[in-house]
Amino acid sequence: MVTDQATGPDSAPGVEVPGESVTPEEETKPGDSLLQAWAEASPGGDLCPAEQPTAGDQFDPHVIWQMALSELALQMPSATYDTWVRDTVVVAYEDGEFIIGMPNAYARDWLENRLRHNIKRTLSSIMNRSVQVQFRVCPRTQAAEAVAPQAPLYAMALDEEESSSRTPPQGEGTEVTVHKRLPGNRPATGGSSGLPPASSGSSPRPRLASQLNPAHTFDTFVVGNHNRLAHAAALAVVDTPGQSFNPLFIYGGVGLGKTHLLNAIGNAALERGYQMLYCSSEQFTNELISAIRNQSTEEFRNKYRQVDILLIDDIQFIGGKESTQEEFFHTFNHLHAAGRQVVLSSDRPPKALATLEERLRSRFEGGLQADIAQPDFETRVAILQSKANKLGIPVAYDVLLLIAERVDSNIRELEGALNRLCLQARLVGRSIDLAFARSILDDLAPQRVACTPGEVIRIVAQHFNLRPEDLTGRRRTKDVATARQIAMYLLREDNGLSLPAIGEQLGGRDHSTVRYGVEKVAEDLVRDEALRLTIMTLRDKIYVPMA
Ligand SMILES: Nc1ncnc2c1ncn2[C@@H]1O[C@H](COP(=O)(O)OP(=O)(O)OP(=O)(O)O)[C@@H](O)[C@H]1O
Repeated sequence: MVTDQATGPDSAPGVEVPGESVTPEEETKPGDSLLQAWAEASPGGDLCPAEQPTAGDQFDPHVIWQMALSELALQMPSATYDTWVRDTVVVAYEDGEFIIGMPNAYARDWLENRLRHNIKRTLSSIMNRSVQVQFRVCPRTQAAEAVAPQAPLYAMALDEEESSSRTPPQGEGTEVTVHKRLPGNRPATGGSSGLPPASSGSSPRPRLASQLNPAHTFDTFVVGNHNRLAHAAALAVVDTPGQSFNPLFIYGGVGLGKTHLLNAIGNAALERGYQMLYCSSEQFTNELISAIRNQSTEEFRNKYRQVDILLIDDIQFIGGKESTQEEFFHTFNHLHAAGRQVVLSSDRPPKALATLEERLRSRFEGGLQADIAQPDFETRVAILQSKANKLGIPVAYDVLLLIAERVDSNIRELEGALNRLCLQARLVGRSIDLAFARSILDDLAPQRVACTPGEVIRIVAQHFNLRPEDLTGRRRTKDVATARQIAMYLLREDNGLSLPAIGEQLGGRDHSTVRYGVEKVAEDLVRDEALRLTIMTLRDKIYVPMA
């Protein structure tokens, strides 16, 4: 069945599309709609009114940055994107160099060290030519100017900084957000739950900036069989915090909606006047380190222990971090004993968190574990329909079917494909029909394959300033052994070689040596952030478009 707009047939049985009849005029939440940003960045609705815009010609750097953001969102976990990338702005574009602004020095260093390569590559690919990138801490007024008119998000966050700077103490550590009550909401005295106030006495609790994504609410969350339990549990948690399922442990693969659901709980909790705190486990760790360094652990503890609802995203990353686990254990116990709600998300269930202390694992298993699986075809279509409605862009129903058919990995990619399609249509000024969608989807998602084993060995060796012969030879110094094990891991995981075949590629090594190397890297990856980054960087080079 083909319809003109993204208003195909009724939702498939079992799929609940949020009840929204969105018109193009409806207000779009910051950061939610790429095209909204586009439209606002281009008065009159056109990027370059005089001619069809091309990204290397006359262009608006804000729009290019919005496109880059949508690409970058696809490349990393949501919590990482929301923490480090979402609030960045283009401060200027000069002589082939994008100057990107962010709120503090810590964020600047983080982006510089970990994402420079990806950001540069993403911008260069959009611009179709090589560009340079510079990161700069952006003072409040400059950010507000830079961000106007297209993306009020960062400016909004800055506006909320009255009582607390987003800049962590001495430029280090990250701020973790305790959300304020919204004006007009009832006070945080609990609701139907009977949850007592999180802090007694009359002194107001801190009012800090919000890191929640306001677009990620229950209203925008499509419910299907893949996420029904997690969704129901999330609703129950907001209705009766601390009483229904405590902790609620939501787990599932990349890009399937865990962060969205945590944000939905957070946004609903704010509306109901609860004191809540949302952060990633990485932020928890960073702030703990910063507190230890600045001798402010008391403050750190007060902040985490006074909330009604604590939401921690990507809890798997505390695995192997002893002090963080210790601190989190006590935080958890404190909140739990006081009847406060804890909600955690993870990429796997507690029992599969190999480097988690047993006492934490048993606590995580003590509430409700709800998984989010891959959505089925009908749900993917329903999600696309909901996103297209929200964008306010007419997308033919058969195009939505095509995208849902092509992209079955996760919802982030699904959304990314739709966003890209809409942007490309806007760029060339045409409507989105099936033929156009096919051509763009073919182009946008070229199949990538790992290069040959010999190339992998060369790339790994080069990364470590070694020669391929060092990896295939007998030397066993630490740097050579590490590089060799990483090569083993990549040859196994990405090239799919058997253990004996890898041994052969690496100078005739025994398969048990190879197994040890592969398993060691896999284990280290769980807790070693630097190693994860190395593997990510290597994979960028190893994967090439399929011929
Ligand atoms: N059920 C859903 N309805 C509507 N949008 C969804 C749904 N599930 C996920 N999404 C969207 O898909 C994108 C990715 O979801 P999200 O960031 O929550 O994934 P995640 O599971 O936290 O991934 P990661 O583990 O990588 O952080 C978001 O833009 C989110 O809004």
